[in-house]
Amino acid sequence: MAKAILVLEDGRTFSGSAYGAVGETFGEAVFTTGMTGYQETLTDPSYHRQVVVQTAPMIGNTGVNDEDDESDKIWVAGYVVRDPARRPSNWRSTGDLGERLAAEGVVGISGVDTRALTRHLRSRGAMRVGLSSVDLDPASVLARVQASPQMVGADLSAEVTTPSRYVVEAVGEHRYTVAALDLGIKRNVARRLAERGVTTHIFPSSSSIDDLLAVSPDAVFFSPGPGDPATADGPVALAREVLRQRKPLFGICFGSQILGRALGFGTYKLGYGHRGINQPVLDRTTGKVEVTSHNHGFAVDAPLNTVIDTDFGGVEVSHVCLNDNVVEGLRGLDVPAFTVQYHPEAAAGPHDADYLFDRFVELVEKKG
Ligand SMILES: NC(=O)CC[C@H](N)C(=O)O
Repeated sequence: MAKAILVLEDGRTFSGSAYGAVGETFGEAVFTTGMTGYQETLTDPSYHRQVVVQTAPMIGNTGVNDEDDESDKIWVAGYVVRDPARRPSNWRSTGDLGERLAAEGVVGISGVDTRALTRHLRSRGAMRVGLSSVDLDPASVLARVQASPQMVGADLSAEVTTPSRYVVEAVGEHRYTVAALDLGIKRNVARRLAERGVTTHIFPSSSSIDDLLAVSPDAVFFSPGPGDPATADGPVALAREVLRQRKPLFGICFGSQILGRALGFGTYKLGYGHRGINQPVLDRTTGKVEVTSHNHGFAVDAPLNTVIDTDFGGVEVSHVCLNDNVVEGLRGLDVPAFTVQYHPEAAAGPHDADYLFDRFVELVEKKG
């Protein structure tokens, strides 16, 4: 197997073997702690421009299948694993993960001490990285890592959004219409809505309020997605317009950060982010703790224990991560809007937070 190296922007270097495509790639090094769900992770557009390190040591055991993609391609910029499966086995498996990575041109590295790498990222923070199986000289790869773009300031919505509007029909009886702004949406969002009788119109990220209103939506949704929310001025202006119209609004992850900005809050970069499928979150409305799926490197900066006065009335922090007190959800008290920073659609991950789609539909019901 061809040799490969991984070079972090602070110069730390790991060696391993080429996994997936042979070549060279750059991105932000981030780690995810999910022990299952690698196919959903790889195809989640929010990982665009990120080199994902899997902390679970064995990856690829269940192969890849035709059902678990969250979009129509692999989005990660690169992939880092310890011990790839030599022979996948699962009743749904239609292929081998390493072969799929190669077929899609995704450069990876295996045989890496992912535990040491994760500890390094945890103490130093997410940083740029290069993977190469064509240039094994760390100093020359490092020069290109240091010249590669940062995640702070990255405006990536246009690179992942749908080129034109499409529709996911309600399953069974149609009850409501939702206009969803695609900033890097995952398939499971529209599926979760469809099973509640919602028809979702998915719009390009540059859409205007008039584009959205043209389908007479009962509510609006802002999707997850890659990049720095501080750059998303267009979607933030659109969210303010939606709030002004008093349309019910739900945002997930990037969508939560955009609504946060629309309400007047700032966003900031976390040290190493939250990525995995077992993060404990407190729903402060019910006092219940849920185990949730996360994938975010930025967060909203809002005070936790008070009703905050905004341009759109009172707002409170509805959800908090119990690991580090990061804001995980916002709720408007005077406008029909709420958000979560994590992933109630799961895929991958537990379904504890599925109730949030019911809350969204109830909000639409109340307005109707
Ligand atoms: N999954 C997402 O929507 C991620 C949002 C944003 N890009 C972040 O890293 O925080």
